[in-house]
Amino acid sequence: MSRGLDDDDLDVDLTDPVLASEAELAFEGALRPRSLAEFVGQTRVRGQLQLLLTAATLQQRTPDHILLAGPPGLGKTTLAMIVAHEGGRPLRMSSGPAIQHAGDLAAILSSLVPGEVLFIDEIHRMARSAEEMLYLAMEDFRIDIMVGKGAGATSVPLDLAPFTLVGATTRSGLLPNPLRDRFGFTAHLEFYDEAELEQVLSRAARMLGLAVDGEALAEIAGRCRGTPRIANRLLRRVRDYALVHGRDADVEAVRAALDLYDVDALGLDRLDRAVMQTILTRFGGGPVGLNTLAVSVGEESETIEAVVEPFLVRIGLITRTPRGRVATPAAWRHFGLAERAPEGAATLPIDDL
Ligand SMILES: Nc1ncnc2c1ncn2[C@@H]1O[C@H](COP(=O)(O)OP(=O)(O)OP(=O)(O)O)[C@@H](O)[C@H]1O
Repeated sequence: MSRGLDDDDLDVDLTDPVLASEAELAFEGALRPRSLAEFVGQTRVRGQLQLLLTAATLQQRTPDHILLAGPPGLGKTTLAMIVAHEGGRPLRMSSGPAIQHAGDLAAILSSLVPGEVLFIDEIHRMARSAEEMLYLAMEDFRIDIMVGKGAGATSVPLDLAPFTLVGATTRSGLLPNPLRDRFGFTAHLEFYDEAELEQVLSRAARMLGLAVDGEALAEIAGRCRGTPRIANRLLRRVRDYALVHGRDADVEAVRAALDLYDVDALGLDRLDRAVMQTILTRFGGGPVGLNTLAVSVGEESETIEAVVEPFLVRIGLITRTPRGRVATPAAWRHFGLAERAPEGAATLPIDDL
């Protein structure tokens, strides 16, 4: 879900969980945990994955297909790499948007080697025809290839090497049931709590050779949207700040650096703030429907639903009601506004939930 922004552009939202530039990707690659033991947090998912991988090793078979669901930047790609690495298996990486025809998928599947892990990011964005091909491939390690056209077309079965599919999605609700049912295990990744983020940060600081005290780590952990990707990115900016100003990366430096980049005390990014301001000031606190909200802030409803909303709900700034999104008293307080009764909101079209 990259928006293709440049990380070195000062105008960029550091707290955008889907932002990824070349520099960012290289940095992320270096910091990625290589084993489940190194992977911080998500204790339940880690335990479940460990069991699944160990059982497969004991039975000398490929692990079941795995679906990783959750907002961007929480470690789905990292976990896919770990699944391959822990089992000593090769990894092939692709993504839903890159698979726009069944032929694209057939080319990948037919070239897999036995035991290979196939990672498909944003699997919900794959073409429908490819999705259907995947059903048979996942179940029977076989695909049917159509040869010829029109009345003379015939389907030729092709056996595949056994493989493990790891699918990642920010929107598991968009996956058709037949596809979802073919995964042996679905992991729902949650936002990280502050203690876990401090662990992610202190590991990254160690790897960067940066001395950061506990208070400074806690300050960054509180402002990174519960997301390791953002934690690491903020840490990098704090390192820059300390370097340029020739000072320690202490809590004062963290505050100054993050204020400079407009990262507020809750870590809200520009889009989060735009959504909140819209609900609060334009719709009197709500309720407001998803599509109306998306149009008002000029963003796709998919991004609002998969990226913005889960975090705002999690930190208690909005609630979802049957009539739409509603700002909580904490939201009014955070934005320094006096809570008021919804004006006219009830007469607005509630487009969907
Ligand atoms: N549990 C973790 N412990 C330590 N670092 C982590 C953890 N999870 C993620 N990270 C770090 O956060 C960065 C982003 O993780 P990753 O690319 O796996 O997220 P993602 O969920 O696949 O995101 P997207 O859906 O946008 O591709 C990586 O650099 C990784 O080092």
